[in-house]
Amino acid sequence: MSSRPPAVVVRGLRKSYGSFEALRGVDFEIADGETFALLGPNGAGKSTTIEILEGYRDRSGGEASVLGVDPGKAGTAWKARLGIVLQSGAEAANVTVREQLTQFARYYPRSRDVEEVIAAVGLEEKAKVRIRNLSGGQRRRLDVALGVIGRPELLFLDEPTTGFDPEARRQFWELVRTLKREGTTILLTTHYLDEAAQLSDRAAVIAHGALLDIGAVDAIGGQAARVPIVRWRDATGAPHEERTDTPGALVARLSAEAGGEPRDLEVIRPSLEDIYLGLVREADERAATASGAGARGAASGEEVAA
Ligand SMILES: Nc1ncnc2c1ncn2[C@@H]1O[C@H](COP(=O)(O)OP(=O)(O)OP(=O)(O)O)[C@@H](O)[C@H]1O
Repeated sequence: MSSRPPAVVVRGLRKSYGSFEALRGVDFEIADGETFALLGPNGAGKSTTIEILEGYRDRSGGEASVLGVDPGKAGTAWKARLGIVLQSGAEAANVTVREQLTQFARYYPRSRDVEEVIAAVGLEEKAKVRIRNLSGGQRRRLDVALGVIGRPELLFLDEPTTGFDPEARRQFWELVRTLKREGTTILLTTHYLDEAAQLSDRAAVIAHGALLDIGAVDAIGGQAARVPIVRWRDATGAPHEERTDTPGALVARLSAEAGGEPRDLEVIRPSLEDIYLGLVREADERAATASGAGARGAASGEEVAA
């Protein structure tokens, strides 16, 4: 990470679609050279956030700065410094993979070598194939190739590996690591929590248009959420579960009591996915309670805050 100013600064970001508040005041920063994951369930507000930062969508309130520029007022020179892989890819064109990439490469002053990019996304055998004849996963790889061809300073990856087979996903992770080594700042959204854990330095979890947590990927959810879980069955077959910071000591005690290996013993360290699911579940419960209170308030004729 460098001492250069943050690549992205978002303060109190708001977006309303009519009376629906998709973003309710979101704050985060992405350091220069950092890989940052924006995580959240369907409809949380991830794409809305990304599209505001890309300059594709107006915000309703708050501040945003991307590479030092307000995305709502930025021009084409700024846009050339970004790489964008949208959630829905480009239209299936009648040109070949190589032709499309060659054409896009011309738009950028410092574009990457077309053959190098084709190889990096594993499309060597499809370079001469027309885009409309690619499979869904191959087309997604082309979207990624188009996003990186201009050697962007900041790369937006909105669910980049949807439709990838497991091997393609690993290959994509390597590409991201290479871009990161070269100093590219990356904003990633993904529903694959292992992908976020593998690639990102920091992550934010968003639900119902608000940030639930933000921090290093190995600190999200707080220390308590990371305490290991020990599961086993006793002599009668009854299941037990205990959370402990010292699972080794517990297992030693259980082994001594059982006079051997405890039955069905498991020691589980909560994954980013487990922690994420816990955070989102709590947020859903809070939202349900709030809307229940709202409905009760409305029924009794009380004024209810939006
Ligand atoms: N143009 C629009 N008009 C009205 N509502 C919209 C519009 N675009 C998005 N929304 C709503 O805003 C909310 C946030 O949508 P957004 O696409 O940002 O979610 P997301 O976190 O990217 O979800 P996903 O994981 O499904 O891609 C959703 O409830 C969605 O229905």
